[in-house]
Amino acid sequence: MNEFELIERIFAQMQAAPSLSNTAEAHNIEKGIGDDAAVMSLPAGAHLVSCIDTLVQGRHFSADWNDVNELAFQIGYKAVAVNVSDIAAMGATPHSILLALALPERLANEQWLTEFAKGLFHACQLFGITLIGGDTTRSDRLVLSVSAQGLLAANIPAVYRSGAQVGDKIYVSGSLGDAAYALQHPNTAIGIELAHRLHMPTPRIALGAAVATIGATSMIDISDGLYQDLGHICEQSAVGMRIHLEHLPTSKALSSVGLSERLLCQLAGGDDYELAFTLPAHIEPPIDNNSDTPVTCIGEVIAANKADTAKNVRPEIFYQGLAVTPTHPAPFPTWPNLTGYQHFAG
Ligand SMILES: Nc1ncnc2c1ncn2[C@@H]1O[C@H](COP(=O)(O)OP(=O)(O)O)[C@@H](O)[C@H]1O
Ligand SMILES: Cc1ncc(C[n+]2csc(CCOP(=O)(O)OP(=O)(O)O)c2C)c(N)n1
Ligand SMILES: [Mg+2]
Repeated sequence: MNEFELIERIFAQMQAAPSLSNTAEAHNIEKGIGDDAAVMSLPAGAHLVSCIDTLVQGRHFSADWNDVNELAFQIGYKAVAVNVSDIAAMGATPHSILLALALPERLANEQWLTEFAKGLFHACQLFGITLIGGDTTRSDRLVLSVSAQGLLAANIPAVYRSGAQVGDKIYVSGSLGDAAYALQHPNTAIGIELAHRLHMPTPRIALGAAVATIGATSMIDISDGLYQDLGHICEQSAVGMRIHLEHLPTSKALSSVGLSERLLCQLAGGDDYELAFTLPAHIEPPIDNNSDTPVTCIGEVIAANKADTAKNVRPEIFYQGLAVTPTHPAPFPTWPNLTGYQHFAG
């Protein structure tokens, strides 16, 4: 059996699980895997929301072959989760994915592919989506591109990065900085405790849909770091922001890390896959005490500083009521680089 037959067999087996085939049926997928392209019918008036993200060995996960072997399940899961997070950040409900797999020969074996497929289909099941097709090529390193489709009901507007208004309050879901800390300290007790936040992020699907329904003015998912990603909302909405560092939501595990290092992970670490959104001050955020998705107000939208050009607007940050600036960097010992993750930096 060659690699392609192996992949086909493993994927077909997993796809046949009753819960996944039920989802495919519920999603009106007329043709999934097996033809030149997939075909689905959409509910009347629904909006189709599409995105794509690529994970590259050595950039989005460890280059080390031992790690890639050990993390097969998590890599499959995360490739789906990061795309679902983008769909959630529009306020849409995820529907289906396509997978382009550039596969090194050494991973084209039953054991690795089975674990990888288990992670991928686990995510599909958890997020209620169907794999409707893909493409497989041979490659020197593992590269995964997943494109996702989501749906928005006819009467629900998608939430863009461009709608934040002066006076809105800024919220984030969950806690920040956990994944970055786990990446930087993989062998410490705290890093090990937080490893699941790096390898298996939780896209906030229900929250994204809920805030779209109640009138969020802007939203983004935090992949590159809070500071950079809120900067995208500032740029596209032509506003400024004030962020209060003492309000950044912090997990119990991360709260024992020194303040300066913790805040750096939270502002500029990335890999959080939490949602950041803005709501007019009179709209209460969906805080559900029974849910495991806390929502925290971290600041407010202000007028853009006239001196900033549209491309360099970044949030202003405050600590205990005082502006944190290069000349008064407290609580940082010196003014830190808050840029966040950039593929072509340096
Ligand atoms: N190679 C590309 N071709 C076309 N559009 C792109 C490309 N790379 C990024 N984009 C678009 O630029 C925008 C920002 O992309 P990105 O920073 O990757 O967003 P995100 O963090 O949500 O994945 C998105 O609308 C994305 O579709
Ligand atoms: C081995 C390794 N190095 C670095 C990182 C950190 N990291 C890599 S990409 C990235 C940002 C998110 O990826 P990107 O491709 O920018 O996603 P997008 O913003 O397009 O959703 C981060 C924080 C990591 N997760 N693993
Ligand atoms: Mg992207």
